[in-house]
Amino acid sequence: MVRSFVVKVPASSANIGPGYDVLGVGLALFLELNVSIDPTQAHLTKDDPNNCLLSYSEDSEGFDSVPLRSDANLITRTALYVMRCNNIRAFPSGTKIHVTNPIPLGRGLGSSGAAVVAGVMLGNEIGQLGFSKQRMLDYCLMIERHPDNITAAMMGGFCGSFLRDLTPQELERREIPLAEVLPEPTGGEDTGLVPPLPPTDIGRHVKYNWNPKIKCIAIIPQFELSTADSRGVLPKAYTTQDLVFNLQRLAVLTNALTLDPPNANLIYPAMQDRVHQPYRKILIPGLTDILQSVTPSTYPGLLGICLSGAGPTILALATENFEDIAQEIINTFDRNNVECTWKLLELAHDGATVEQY
Ligand SMILES: Nc1ncnc2c1ncn2[C@@H]1O[C@H](COP(=O)(O)OP(=O)(O)O)[C@@H](O)[C@H]1O
Ligand SMILES: N[C@@H](CCOP(=O)(O)O)C(=O)O
Repeated sequence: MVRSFVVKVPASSANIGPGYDVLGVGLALFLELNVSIDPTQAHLTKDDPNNCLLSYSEDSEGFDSVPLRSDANLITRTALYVMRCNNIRAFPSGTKIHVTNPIPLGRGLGSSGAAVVAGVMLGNEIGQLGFSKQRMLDYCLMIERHPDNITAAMMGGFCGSFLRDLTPQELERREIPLAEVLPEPTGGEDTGLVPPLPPTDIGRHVKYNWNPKIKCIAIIPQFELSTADSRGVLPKAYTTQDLVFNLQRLAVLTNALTLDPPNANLIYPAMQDRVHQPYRKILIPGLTDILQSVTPSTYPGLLGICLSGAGPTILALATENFEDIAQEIINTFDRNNVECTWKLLELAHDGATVEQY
C-alpha cells in the first residue's frame, strides 16, 4: 500500500526584542515536505543508507548547499533520531521526500527550528507513533535547546515558552552531546545506537493573542549568520539593571501586542532590549543605526523594531506604510554594503500540520 502525506512547518521570528529565548511568532512562510512511501519503488531508495530518496525543489533555499543523504540532512537526521528512540532503525523502503523550502537559512527566521520540527513530525508519521505536539516538542528540544523558535513553529501564533527544571537523572539524558542524539553520517553503517528517550514536558508554553492588524515586515540581509556564532558573542552574566530592563518590557509587550488599536507609544519602547541586541551589533553592520533610524514618529504605522532571532534579519511590526519602512531599513543596510530582500508576513496561527492524501 502507498502512503502519502504533507508536513508543513512555519518560519518563526524569536525574541521580539526583550524576550530572548522566550518569545516567538510563527510566520506564514512554510517549509513543506511531500512524503510518499511506496514499497514497489524500493529500487529508487537503495543507494541511501536509510532507504530514503530526498530532493529539494530548485527554488528552495539551501537547494545548492543542504546534504541529501538521510544521515546528513537535518530534517531526516532528526526523523531518524525520533524513529531510533522508538526502535525503528530506518525509513521504510521506497520512502521519497520532496522538500520545498522558502525559509532563508542562517538569517534569524527559524530555518533550523522549522527543519527540526518537520523532522520530528516526519519521524512520528513514518513510525505511526501517535505523539501529541507537546511530546514532539520534547524531541525537538533535545536538538534545538532554546524553546522560542521551536514552540512558535510547532504551535503557531505568538508564544511564550520556558524549559522546566530537570531532575538529575533527566539532566543526564538532556546533557547527551548532540552527536549522540542525531545519527552522524556513518558511510552507510548503522551503529545500532539507541538514543535515550527525551524527558517528558521539557518545554512549557502559552499562546498569547495577537492583534491581527499587526503585520510582520522581515528585512533579510543577503548574508548568513549561524545562530551558534550569534549566541557565542553573548555574555555569561548580566547586571540586575539590564535584566530588570528586559523583564519590565517583556511583561508589557506580551499584552500590548493584543490591544486594539495597537499603541506605538507602548509597543516601540517595550521592544527595546539589553540582553542580546547590543552584543550582536558587532556581527551585523549597521544594526545600531537601523534600530534608531525608523521610529513611529518618522514612519506612521510602525509599532516596533528588533532583531529577528539571532539575526541578521530585522523584524519591524507595523499596521501600514510597509514598503517605506522596509525601504528605509534596506537603504541603511545598503550604506553598510549589505544587500537585502524583504517580505511582508502574517502570523501562522496553526503551527505545524500534517495532511494525509
Ligand atoms: N530546510 C532545511 N533542510 C536542511 N537543513 C536545514 C534546513 N533549514 C536549516 N537547515 C540547517 O540549519 C542551518 C541554519 O541554522 P541556524 O544557524 O540556526 O539559522 P536559522 O536562524 O536560519 O535557524 C543551515 O545552515 C542548515 O545546516
Ligand atoms: N533566542 C534565540 C533565537 C534564535 O533564532 P534563529 O531564528 O536565529 O535560529 C537566539 O536569539 O539566539
